[in-house]
Amino acid sequence: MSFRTISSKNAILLDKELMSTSVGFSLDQLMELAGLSVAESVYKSYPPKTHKKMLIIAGPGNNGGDGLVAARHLKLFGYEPTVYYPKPSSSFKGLETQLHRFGIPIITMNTDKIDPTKQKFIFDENVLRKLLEESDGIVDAIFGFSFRPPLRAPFDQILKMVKQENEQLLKKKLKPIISVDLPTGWDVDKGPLPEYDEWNLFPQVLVSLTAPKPAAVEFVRLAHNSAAKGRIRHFLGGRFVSPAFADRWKIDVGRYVGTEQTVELK
Ligand SMILES: NC(=O)C1=CN([C@@H]2O[C@H](COP(=O)(O)OP(=O)(O)OC[C@H]3O[C@@H](n4cnc5c(N)ncnc54)[C@H](OP(=O)(O)O)[C@@H]3O)[C@@H](O)[C@H]2O)[C@H](O)CC1
Ligand SMILES: [K+]
Repeated sequence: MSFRTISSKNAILLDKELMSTSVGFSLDQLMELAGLSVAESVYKSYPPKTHKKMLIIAGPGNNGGDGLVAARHLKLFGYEPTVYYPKPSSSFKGLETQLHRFGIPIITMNTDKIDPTKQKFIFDENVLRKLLEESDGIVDAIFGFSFRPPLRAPFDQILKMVKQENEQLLKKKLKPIISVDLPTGWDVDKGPLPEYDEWNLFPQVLVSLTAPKPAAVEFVRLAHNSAAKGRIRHFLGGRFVSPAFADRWKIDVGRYVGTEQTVELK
């Protein structure tokens, strides 16, 4: 294993610089490429022939936005994606509209379950359980590099349940988790924290975006020392930095081949 990492603090600064006037990207552009690389990594790991029904769990920030984009590409790649999106962001209305147009179901705030005084999302475990049971795989696009533990509601309940269901379902059939940028719930710089074990997921696939975060080193290390050895995969995606830009931030550009948007790190 040899790859350079970027800390949570620098990942946020790098992201800002990509969208500054001196570099010139828009969030939409970056998210489109990030989401496309996630979908491509899913395809390389679990093709639609064996894992047609993908459940994308999208969080309220840009990690969730990557998940919404990935869902659209997965549909175009031959999957039947469903999106579970508990706290929709007003910034991504366009992405939601696209999903509706593509006929991709989005499970979001359940209006008859919203407390009318607080407009709060009320977690219904039966809804999530059914979605988990019906899926062949889960894309974890809940939180990325801006996550700071501990998890707050409703995501604490959601994560706990995904972890429990996944452990049970794993016994019957492989139901992989593919995490976008970071396994949700892990500390970006330290990896899974023992005090939060109830929601420490262990994904089968990690798709690091732009550059792996220090938690990715833990992901590879823990997998290497466990029964999962040889069965986990780590991809790099988000193919949008030039060699000069990467040099300045002391990250690797990624050995992408041809037109690929994602490259496996070994
Ligand atoms: N350059 C790139 O690589 C790009 C990566 N992209 C993706 O963007 C995410 C980072 O997105 P960001 O919006 O900064 O952050 P997150 O999606 O990780 O999370 C922000 C939301 O999470 C809430 N939050 C944070 N901690 C908790 C917690 N403990 N419990 C519950 N909720 C939490 C936070 O809420 P606040 O109230 O705290 O604001 C936000 O709502 C990166 O990882 C990539 O996936 C981009 O697509 C483009 C470029
Ligand atoms: K994630």
